[in-house]
Amino acid sequence: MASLSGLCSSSPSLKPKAPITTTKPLGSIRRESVTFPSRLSSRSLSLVQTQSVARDISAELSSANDGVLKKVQRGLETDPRELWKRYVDWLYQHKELGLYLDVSRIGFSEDFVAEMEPRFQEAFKAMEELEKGAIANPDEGRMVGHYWLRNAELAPTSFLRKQIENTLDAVCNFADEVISGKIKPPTSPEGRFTSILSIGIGGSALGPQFVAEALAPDNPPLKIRFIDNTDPGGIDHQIARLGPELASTLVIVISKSGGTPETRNGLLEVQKAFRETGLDFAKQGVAITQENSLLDNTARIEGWLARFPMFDWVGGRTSEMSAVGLLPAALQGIDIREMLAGASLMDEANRTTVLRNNPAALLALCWYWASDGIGSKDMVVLPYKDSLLLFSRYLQQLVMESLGKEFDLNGNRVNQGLTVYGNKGSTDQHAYIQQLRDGVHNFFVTFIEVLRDRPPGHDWELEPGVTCGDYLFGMLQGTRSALYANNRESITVTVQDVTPRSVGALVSLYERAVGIYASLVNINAYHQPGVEAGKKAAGEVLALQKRVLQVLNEASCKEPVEPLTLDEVAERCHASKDIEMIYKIIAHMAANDRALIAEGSCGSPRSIKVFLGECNVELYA
Ligand SMILES: O=P(O)(O)OC[C@H]1O[C@H](O)[C@H](O)[C@@H](O)[C@@H]1O
Repeated sequence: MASLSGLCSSSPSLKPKAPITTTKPLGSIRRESVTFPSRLSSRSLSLVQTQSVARDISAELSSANDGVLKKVQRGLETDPRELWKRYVDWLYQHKELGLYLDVSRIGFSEDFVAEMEPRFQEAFKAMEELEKGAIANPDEGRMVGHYWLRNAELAPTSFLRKQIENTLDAVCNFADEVISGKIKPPTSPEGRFTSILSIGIGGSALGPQFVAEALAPDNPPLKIRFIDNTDPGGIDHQIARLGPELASTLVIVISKSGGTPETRNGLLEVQKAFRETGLDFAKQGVAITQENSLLDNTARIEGWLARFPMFDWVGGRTSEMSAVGLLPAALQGIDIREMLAGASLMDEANRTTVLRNNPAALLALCWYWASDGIGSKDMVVLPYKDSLLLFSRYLQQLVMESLGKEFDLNGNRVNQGLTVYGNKGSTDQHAYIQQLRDGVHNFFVTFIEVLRDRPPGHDWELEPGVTCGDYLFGMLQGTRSALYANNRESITVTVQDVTPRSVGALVSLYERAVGIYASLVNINAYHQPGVEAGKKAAGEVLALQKRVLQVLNEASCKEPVEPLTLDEVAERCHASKDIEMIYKIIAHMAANDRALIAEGSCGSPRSIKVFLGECNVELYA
């Protein structure tokens, strides 16, 4: 049986060779303490006025930081020679990965770095303890082990090591056997699986979606589609686009908790489609979830094709290197061992306690400086590469669900966070870069630069000496310069090409930067209490809907029909304070033919005639 070449072959161990890193790749320019003359544009207020305004702002910020490091006054270097020195002095290069990190366009001072040094050392220590198996998620009493997924030997026990290794082997073997046709659907003209339908949401979707967009070949062994919401229209659309191919579709249901409503609804809708097509879902269903979760037990009892474990010490937003990300990727012909190797090499690089040589720490330093350690500026993520389009959506969850917290670890209300948005360049230059360049200064940019434009030998000059890729390169550099010229800061992460290895490295880089930054601002990056609040409120709406339906049905079945006012419905639901929600519930039902709204005096909330099935109930305030 042909196995995927290289995909899951017994490649060398994932243990990284010591990567060669240097912060001084371009000659031995002596590092000088770079000063930042506060040069201000001639258009601004007079220097005196501006400085006093800046002092006020600075004072405000430092008081807002409540004892957090005193913010030094900000001024960006503009002298090209000095900027070049800064670029060289601070450039981080991971030679083996071919990944560079340029932080020279973030205006932190040497003093600032020196003041932050002790806190970085604490953060490095906390990260070391985390990797050794400390309870780094104290609110949930859990370890945080996503780094162990790419180097199982780091896991604190042999049991965990075996779990990680066995799961990776199981993923590889299963993917090989599906692609080779050894595992196939019961009834399909092609005699093999041709598609994947992934059902999951949040961390059970965003990583697989990002990686599919970034790395899936043009003609993958299995094409992937996603149902990542409980929108019936979206579900219908995906099922309709599959059409008869449903018979050769592998349905992967991903949910760490095994109980997320949106995912469960997607599963039930797809199982209905299978029933209506006369297909046996169990023969084409795969579950990726925690052992003994509701989903795991369902899959086991119903005899689904396969089940893969998720571990409680891997969070949804850091699960791309677990079966959650690895199985969909492997089924698309993506070399997952290369993805793991890239992440492992970047992990290793981020274990140094020398700030300047630690790319994740450099990112955290920039985030802290640029957003004053309180999220005062948003992070605009701009990959200048179509295939990295979903990187910012992936980072939205990784960064904002980790850092967006109400309380710090000491119980102080901090309302922390770092807002992430962006799509891709140069496309976004034709959407919102105008505001970034000239408008409200509430952001810093992270450019993701990919040096390789096309595979070797495929380039083409659309004008003498110029290719499409040159334009893309020029647009990135031009935007970076234009923003900086107007005092807008930016970071540039450069990779040679979009490969499993570089994608793995990017995932690792940002996972670690979030962890280090969380230490700097003293919050738990690994729980998500705010999400529970939303889930609970949704449950309450559905419970109220059931009560409303019951009241309306009772009223509509009386002879003659008993007209009720909205207040009376609310009263009978014992929910008088929820009258607005009751109106919305009825309006939603009516809009979906589960109740017909015949125009009352004006169809306003004050006079609604609701037909429930054959009866009608006149509701008016
Ligand atoms: O994987 P599941 O348990 O279905 O959870 C899916 C998502 O649900 C919530 O939104 C959590 O905040 C996310 O971190 C998680 O990724």
